[in-house]
Amino acid sequence: MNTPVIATNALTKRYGPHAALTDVTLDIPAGRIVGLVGPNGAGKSTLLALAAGLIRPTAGTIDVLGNRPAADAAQLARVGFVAQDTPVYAQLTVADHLRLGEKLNPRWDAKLADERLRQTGLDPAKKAGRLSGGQKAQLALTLAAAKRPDLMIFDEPVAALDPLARRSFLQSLMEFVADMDVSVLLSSHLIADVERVCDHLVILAESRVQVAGEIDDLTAAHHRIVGPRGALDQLPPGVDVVAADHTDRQTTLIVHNTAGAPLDLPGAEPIGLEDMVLTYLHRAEGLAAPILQETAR
Ligand SMILES: Nc1ncnc2c1ncn2[C@@H]1O[C@H](COP(=O)(O)OP(=O)(O)OP(=O)(O)O)[C@@H](O)[C@H]1O
Repeated sequence: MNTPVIATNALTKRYGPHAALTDVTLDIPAGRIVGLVGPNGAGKSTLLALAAGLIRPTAGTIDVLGNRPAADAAQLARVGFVAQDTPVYAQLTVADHLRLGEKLNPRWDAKLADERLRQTGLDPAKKAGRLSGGQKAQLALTLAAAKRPDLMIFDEPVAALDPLARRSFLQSLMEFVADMDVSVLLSSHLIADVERVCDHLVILAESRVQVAGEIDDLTAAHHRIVGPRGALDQLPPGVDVVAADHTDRQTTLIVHNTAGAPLDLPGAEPIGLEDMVLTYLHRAEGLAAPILQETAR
């Protein structure tokens, strides 16, 4: 099955005159853990809420697992959504949450839910309002997974967690994905986490997608090139300049090689994921990326 897990075409969402998402055209393949990164206000939550069917586009289209989001009960059952701050019902116990999940979800996997509770050490009798941030996140992950969805969507699942809780949450997530035939879309500000768990990346800034693709392909295709001023004016076809810095004598470029063939230019060196993400985020804000200046001056 090659149906993309999410396909958007010129997707736009406005709040009054304010564009939260502009002209987003994306195909996200199934079976991946997809990281959505971008600064505050970039439009990440808006994209996730559109995918979950919580809000409707102003223009353009979005298909999730081949259908319009939240089109019917069957579509709702195929998508698990955990909003920012992992909302749970404070007055209900952990066990109440699982009972509720079982009543509301036709594909509920009670065995998986019970097993997860044992693994995470969550006390079934404890009220959710008394759980720590990490425990709430684990409960939310358990509820989303026991739905047995085809796609799990998480809006900044680890933002409030300490490093240990974050690691344990992400470890659980990776185990789920390995065990279940599920795709995951998560937003995060933490590029190191994205690098550890994700295999596909979407960079969003200023309401637009800056770049998207498999992380291995993206990191293999982005380079930093330093050369004498003027020597880099003509680049091979398919090599796009993402950012540039010039001194009197020297030019430094960050390039995206979309040509397919390996980049064969003297002075070209690969850049890591974090530098690549920061370069796009700086570019979107009209700023020079720090990596340009490391040896340029
Ligand atoms: N209900 C709303 N009404 C008006 N403006 C909104 C609404 N929701 C979001 N916005 C605006 O849309 C833009 C995108 O917001 P969004 O929450 O999608 O960003 P984000 O990338 O998730 O940010 P963060 O990382 O801070 O969570 C922001 O400028 C925000 O102020």
